[in-house]
Amino acid sequence: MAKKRMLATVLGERQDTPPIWIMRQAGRYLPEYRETRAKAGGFLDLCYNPELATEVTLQPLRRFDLDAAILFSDILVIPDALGQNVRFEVGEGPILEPIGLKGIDGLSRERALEHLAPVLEAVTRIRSALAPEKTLIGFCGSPWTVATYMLNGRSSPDQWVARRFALEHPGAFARLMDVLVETSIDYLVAQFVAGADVVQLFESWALNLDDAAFNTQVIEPNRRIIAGVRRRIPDAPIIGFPRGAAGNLKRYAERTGVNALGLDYATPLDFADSTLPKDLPVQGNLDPLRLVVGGAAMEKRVIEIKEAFANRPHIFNLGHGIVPETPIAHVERLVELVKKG
Ligand SMILES: Cc1c2[nH]c(c1CCC(=O)O)Cc1[nH]c(c(CCC(=O)O)c1C)Cc1[nH]c(c(CCC(=O)O)c1C)Cc1[nH]c(c(C)c1CCC(=O)O)C2
Repeated sequence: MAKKRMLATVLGERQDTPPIWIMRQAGRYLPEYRETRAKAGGFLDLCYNPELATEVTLQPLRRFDLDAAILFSDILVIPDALGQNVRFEVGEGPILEPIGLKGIDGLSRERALEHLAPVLEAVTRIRSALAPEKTLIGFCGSPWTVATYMLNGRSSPDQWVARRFALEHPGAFARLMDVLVETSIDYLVAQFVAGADVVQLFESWALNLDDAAFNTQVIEPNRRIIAGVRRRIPDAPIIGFPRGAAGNLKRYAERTGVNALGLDYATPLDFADSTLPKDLPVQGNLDPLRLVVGGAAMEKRVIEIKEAFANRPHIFNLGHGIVPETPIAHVERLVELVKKG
């Protein structure tokens, strides 16, 4: 059977040239995505439409020689499935009715997987349409990151509302984490059963936390999800992406049980390589702005990243999501450069 280079790398095998995928690779920088999205209606309608979600997942692989497809969905389908409705407004991002103490007690896991059934159907459809050598990545948001949206109702620059809530109401906060941990375990196991090869935990708001808060709000919930998934799927391959973890990165890598670690673009290459265990696979970490600008600003850095991680398993990626302003020609050039020996 054809080898899945990306999956093999997550499992610890170094490749001669790093496999590559791009965070948010299906998105608004692609005209065919914008067209399908307009057909679907709202953004969540696209996420819950198995046929169209499959189509947009596959679009970037038709254009670029990427090693993996990532399920087209969003981290906020979990609060939506728990009964806290989510809306996406153009130019505003996600909007939720902020959850309070009562709301936390009212969350129900009972129908969550049923609500997410169209997403799981998309996973199965994508796997059967995908070439055997391509890895299929499933994902969910990590509990703390999802909780920041549930408590604040939208993106916030410093997660002040959620950080304060966690300190002020530790009991209710722990109950919220429990619901998110258990729902995420069920959801990720179902993604593996439906055909995902690897899953990624998106902890996009791992920044701004002192190390004590990082332990309870980031490390513990991520560790519990990974242990819970592996109780049902032994050796399940899992990537963690704790964006902004900085000085907490090593702790995260050692205590959560991840197979591979996603690095944000602010993580210095020499720091990552010297701090992390020698055989730990890493993923990342080009600044998406360098992909927008292209030319020397991009090319020199791509070589530096490849060289920094040449001696360990490395999956090339951006250090955060691709942005709508990105020229398609720059993505083509990036993939060519990464694949060059
Ligand atoms: C924090 C977060 C969210 N969603 C996600 C994260 C974690 C990663 C990160 O830190 O960026 C994860 C996500 N969101 C999306 C994917 C799809 C898979 C992929 O191609 O990588 C994934 C993996 C699609 C999306 N999710 C969203 C879009 C754009 C919506 C549109 O088409 O209008 C896409 C393609 C919307 C979204 N979804 C979210 C926000 C804050 C926004 C608005 C910002 C924006 O508009 O870019 C929540």
